Amino acid sequence: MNGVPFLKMNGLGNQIIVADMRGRADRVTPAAAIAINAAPGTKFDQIMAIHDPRTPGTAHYIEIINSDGSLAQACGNGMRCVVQFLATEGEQKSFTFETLAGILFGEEHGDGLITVDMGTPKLAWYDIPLAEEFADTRKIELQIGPIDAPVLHSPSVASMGNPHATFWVHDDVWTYALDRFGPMLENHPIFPERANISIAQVVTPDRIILRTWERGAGLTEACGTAACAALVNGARTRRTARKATVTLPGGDLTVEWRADDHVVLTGPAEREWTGTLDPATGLWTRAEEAA
Ligand SMILES: N[C@@H](CCC[C@H](N)C(=O)O)C(=O)O
Repeated sequence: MNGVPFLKMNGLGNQIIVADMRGRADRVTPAAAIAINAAPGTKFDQIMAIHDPRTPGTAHYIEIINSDGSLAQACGNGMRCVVQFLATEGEQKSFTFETLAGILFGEEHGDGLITVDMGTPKLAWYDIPLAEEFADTRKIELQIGPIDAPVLHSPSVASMGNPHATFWVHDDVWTYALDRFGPMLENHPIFPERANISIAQVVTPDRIILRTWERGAGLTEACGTAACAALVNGARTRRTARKATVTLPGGDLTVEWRADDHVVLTGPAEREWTGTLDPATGLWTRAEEAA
């Protein structure tokens, strides 16, 4: 096997595999991603494949692969894991990356927390994208459940490089069957590129409780870009301030929509175990098993 070293990590329980593809011309194939996820012991939400840079001025190109093999443009928790992975290699603690969403910056602080500048949100219907025109994406016509008593309705939608819908609720987010509604909404025809689906409860203007069904990965313990989209959607609908703590099943993130329009995400990243994988087939070995 022409093995790629990887580190299993998590960002607040969002299960991440960081694969070191530097110096290689090949990629982690969709089939490999599906096989890795199906194997006992390696269930994950995203693979963050670190490649050599494609654009001058950036240090790394990061390819983000969901557990269903699809590509994602952005991944907030995964980017924190990548920053942590690289920061342990030497003295450098801040990095410039390229992803399908554009150029991003990440930095590890002395306290172990990591901040990632996730770029600017896109709010026009065609940028999210939606299948039909909506002049105002703060509240679009979309509902699930009985027509006269919808369970979830009128989400705010935004792109953080990847598409997000934020459904606002007043009661406990755990009372909603997101495992049932998530797949239907992810694949709703209004979202031509599918979407990440979140349920958000604003507790105070500086605290949101959030659960997310991720496009291409399903229910997750945390989704960083969903937290960013919820804060942006909260601020522009006057539900929240421009900075808030977002509480996810896996823990808290701090999100700020700065005056320069950039959305900045801060939180932890945790290392678990290492191994080697074949990027073509997904066959993998844990380091201690190989030794
Ligand atoms: N876990 C991520 C989001 C990953 C990408 C998403 N599933 C998509 O397809 O857009 C995060 O922390 O942002």
